[in-house]
Amino acid sequence: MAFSSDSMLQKIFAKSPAFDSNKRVFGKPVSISGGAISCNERNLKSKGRIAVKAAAAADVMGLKNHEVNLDLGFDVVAERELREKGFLGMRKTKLVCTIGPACCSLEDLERLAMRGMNVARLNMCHNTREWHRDVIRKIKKLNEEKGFSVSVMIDTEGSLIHVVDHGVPSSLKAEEGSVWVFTAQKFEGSRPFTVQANYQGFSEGIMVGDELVIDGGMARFEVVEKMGNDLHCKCTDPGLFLPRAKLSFWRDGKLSYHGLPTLSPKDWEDVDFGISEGVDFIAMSFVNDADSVKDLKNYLFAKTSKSIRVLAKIETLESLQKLEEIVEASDGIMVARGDLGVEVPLEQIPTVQEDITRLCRQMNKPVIIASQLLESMVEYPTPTRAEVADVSEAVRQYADALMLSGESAIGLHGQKALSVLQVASSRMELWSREENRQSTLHNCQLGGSLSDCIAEEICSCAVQMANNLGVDAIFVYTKHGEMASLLSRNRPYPPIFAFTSDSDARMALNLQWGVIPLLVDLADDMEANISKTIDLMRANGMVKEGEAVLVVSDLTAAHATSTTFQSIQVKIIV
Ligand SMILES: Nc1ncnc2c1ncn2[C@@H]1O[C@H](COP(=O)(O)OP(=O)(O)OP(=O)(O)O)[C@@H](O)[C@H]1O
Ligand SMILES: CC(=O)C(=O)O
Ligand SMILES: [K+]
Ligand SMILES: [Mg+2]
Repeated sequence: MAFSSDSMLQKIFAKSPAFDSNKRVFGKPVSISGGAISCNERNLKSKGRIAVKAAAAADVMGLKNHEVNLDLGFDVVAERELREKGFLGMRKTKLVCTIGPACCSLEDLERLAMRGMNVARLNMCHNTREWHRDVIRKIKKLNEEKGFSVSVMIDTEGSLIHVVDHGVPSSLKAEEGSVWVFTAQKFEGSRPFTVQANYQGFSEGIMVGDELVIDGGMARFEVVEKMGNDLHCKCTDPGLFLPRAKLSFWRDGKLSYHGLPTLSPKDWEDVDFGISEGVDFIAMSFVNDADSVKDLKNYLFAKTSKSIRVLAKIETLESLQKLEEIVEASDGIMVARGDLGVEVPLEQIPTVQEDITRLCRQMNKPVIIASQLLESMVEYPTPTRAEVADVSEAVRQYADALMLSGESAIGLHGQKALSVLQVASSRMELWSREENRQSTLHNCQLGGSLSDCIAEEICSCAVQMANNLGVDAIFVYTKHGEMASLLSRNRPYPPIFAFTSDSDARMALNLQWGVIPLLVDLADDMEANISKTIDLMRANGMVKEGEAVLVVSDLTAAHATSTTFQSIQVKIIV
């Protein structure tokens, strides 16, 4: 490998009296704060007592095998990963799993958590609220008792027109030239060539001659007759009706909008359910504008003191046209490629995905790439080469998170699919890092686009410093996660350990690229926070002598009366 971080360090610190070329880094700690550089002999004496206390607590809970570390607020999976792979080996891309009948037992959920699931997604389209409640409680139990930190996301059903009944429980073929009745009326038993849609007004405004497209092109029909609210349609392009197949109507090459609200009455009930179960994220399906996102955020703000993050799912043509305002209004985005592919030609999905991913990074919002990542694994134990390439491409684009849908919810190989995401993302992250190091142009120009430009600049500079110095980790002390998020936006080489005392922020940061959130009690005194956490990390063997840590903070210092104390420091562990 042409690059050597040591040689870069030598170049930078060749004149520094603190530099010791025989060691991995330096002999003495260096502190760079507020522009002044000074050698700072911070006393980082071992505090064995704390380590003993943490170990004892884990022991009492019978969690020895999971190496729980209570004082550090570390989750067991991140801790194990750090011990096994070191700082640079820690996976940066976050993993979301849809929970369904194939993975809903306590044991299955624990195995998913152990394999790196950061967020569990519950799709409210399927199953009962009781079923979802049971899953959420199991996840919370695992978090509490086994030291995991898996966030919970509910995904709303949203208003779309889909098939509820086409006479058989599985898929059904429509032959060319066959005529079908589409109705909102429920029918008993078998009525050949009849399809029931979920919404009474599904045919409002539809005219003879319009085109009806099933699942974005799985089959096509022409409306040949309208009788009351029923439509008689002739199949022009044969194909399959899958269960819950989506219906969309087109006229002169343009999509007809049905004008349903983004959140249906049932969705609002699901939102209330999410509030009462204390979920961390609500993913909103079929968002068409920023107002629906703002409405939900305002509702949550009024209804609960918990900060529930709202993710907008981009899965309609309309949402693409108003992308920027939607990203701005939301706390994150999901590229919902499944339904998006119904309204957008499939060949446009890859570029749309890359555009959304780039915009989200620019605007500092986490982005999830979802749907069909490893679809063949629903049935088969290995992915296709094309699927692995798709996953790797999303990682190369620096998406924050990847999501499993049917692969985990109903698939035969959900655990294995998660492992495929985990190894494929680790591999691509390593490759990208090495590529970037050799390229002088790797720092994508993010520009000063955010409202808090001081924090933005501090984080951009901090990441540049961290990369140039080859530090082992970035530590950020953050009130609500903002600085951690800004650091993540710059996609640094080392992992970002985010210390926060806000448990909602901690759970939200689970979705952000490269951030390992830790829940700790933070004091007003920044220096005390830094030394306390570094002492704890060192006492637990997580940082070692000679390792370098870059420290950033957005907390108010004890002595600051009117300004926020924001700083960058470099600490060398002694
Ligand atoms: N809680 C659940 N109970 C039963 N089946 C589920 C559940 N969650 C998901 N599934 C199954 O897994 C499949 C894939 O899940 P996924 O969440 O991608 O749903 P979807 O129906 O494609 O809708 P969406 O567009 O909201 O993602 C679903 O079609 C459904 O069959
Ligand atoms: C995830 C989702 O909703 C979709 O892909 O349509
Ligand atoms: K959904
Ligand atoms: Mg969808």
